[in-house]
Order: sequence, then structure tokens, then C-alpha cells
Amino acid sequence: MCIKPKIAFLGPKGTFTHEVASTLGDDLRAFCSVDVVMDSINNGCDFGVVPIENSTEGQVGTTLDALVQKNNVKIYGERVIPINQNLLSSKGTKKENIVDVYSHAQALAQCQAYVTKNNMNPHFTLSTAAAAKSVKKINNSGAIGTLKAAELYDLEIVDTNIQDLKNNETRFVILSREDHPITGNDKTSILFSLSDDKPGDLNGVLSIFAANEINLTKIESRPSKKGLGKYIFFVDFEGHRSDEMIKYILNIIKTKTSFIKILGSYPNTMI
Ligand SMILES: O=C(O)C(=O)Cc1ccccc1
Repeated sequence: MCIKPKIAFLGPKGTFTHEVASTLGDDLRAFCSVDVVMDSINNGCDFGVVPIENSTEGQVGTTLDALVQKNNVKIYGERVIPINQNLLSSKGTKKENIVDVYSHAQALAQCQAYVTKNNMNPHFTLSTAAAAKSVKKINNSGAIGTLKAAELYDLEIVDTNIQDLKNNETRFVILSREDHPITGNDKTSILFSLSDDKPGDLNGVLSIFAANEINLTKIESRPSKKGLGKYIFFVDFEGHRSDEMIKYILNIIKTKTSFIKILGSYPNTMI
């Protein structure tokens, strides 16, 4: 007997995350926030899918913050998909009558020029599909989201491809209890913080990658939430944590940081 993996995603049905999750299996479970998707992994689900960064708007802060907080979740994989945003509304609503527009913060940011040009008031929701689900009950309102959401929640597609940049992509991570075994074309994600504020501290960590010819694929920082000027750094680099060279590098980095978390190694889909 084959047991299907249970896949959690940022829902409800009709989000971009749902689109990614449905390529991984068909036992899908919707959760209303990134936090609860992560919690579900130690609570009945095998995998969880969440957005992590967008080519127009950058990091998804809620996901990075949750990766700092949650233990027992590892990055098992990544997927990148093109993102086309659409304006949805209840049947019969005309674009010029839409006053309030609802969506995920990232989607609103990706359509900033469009929202401003059309004099719409932006409102944040936890996902694009949460917005789509709610606009039916709100007069003169629209939601920014997927075409699938229009179908699921019986909405009119008022406008398509409304994102400011046509080339708009989001990277999602697939989370699990364990990361992925080595494949030979892998990437590793870590986060760390530095103890003091001394010249060259960050460079001390980054130069270890340079000296060992390890290519970095991403570097980000987030506030540590312990005061201004205190950061957590997120670094992705090529290689798998079970590789001898990467083990060696990670051991040196441990001596140069006050806190380090290896988020996981997984196949690199971006080259
Ligand atoms: O809200 C959604 O549909 C999500 O999956 C999060 C998101 C929002 C905007 C772009 C990509 C992903």
C-alpha cells in the first residue's frame, strides 16, 4: 500500500502557493498563514509549501521570520513560478466602480502602479485567495489574485496581467521534517547572527565562501527584533551540507557567529 504524502500550503484554495503544491501531490491541506503551514509539518503533514521571495518585491518577511522561530522544519526543495496578477470582483462589477482592493501584501506591492493609477485603496489579507473569497460580500471591492481563484469563488475577471513588471517570478520553498539527500546539484540555506558589532565581522563569514570558491546564490538580512542595528543574515550557497567541503566551511562559520541554523540542503532548480 502506498501512503500519499500530505502537503500543507498557504491557502485557501486558489493561491499561487496552491498552484505550486498541486504539482507535488494531490493530498493537499490549506492553512491560513505561513506560521500554521510550518506548524502542520510536526502535526500530521509531510510537506509544507510557502513563498519565500519575489523577483519584484524581494523577501517574504513572514516566511523568513517563521524560519528563524520554528525548529524541526527543514527546506526540502524549491520551486520558481511566473506570477501573473489579475483583478477579480463579484459578477457584473466594472473596474471604474472598484474603490477598495484586497490582497496579500506582496501581490499589492507587485501591482502598486496599477492600484495607484486606478485610485484604489489597498487592503492586506493573509493570501490572494483569502481576498478573493471575501470580496463577493463587499460592495465596490476587488481582489488581486489567480484566475483559479476567480473560478473557485465565482468571480468576474475584471483585468488580467496587472503586475507592474511583466517578468514577475516567485520562489517557493518546500518544507519537511528532513531536508533532501545529496544530488550533486544542490543548494544549502543557512541563517546566522553575529555577536559583536566589529568591523569585518560579516566579511569574516563571507570571505570563507570566497576563499573556498563556494558561490553564494542569495544574501538577505532581517531585523533580529532585538533593537535597531541588530540583524539576522540569510545566506544560500551552492553545495550540500553532507559534502566534506561544505561541512568544513560550516564548522568554521560556527566559530565566527553567535547563532547559526542550517535550514537545509536541497536540489538547486535555478541553474
Ligand atoms: O497569496 C498567495 O496567493 C500566495 O501564494 C502568496 C503569494 C502572493 C503573491 C505572489 C506570490 C505568492
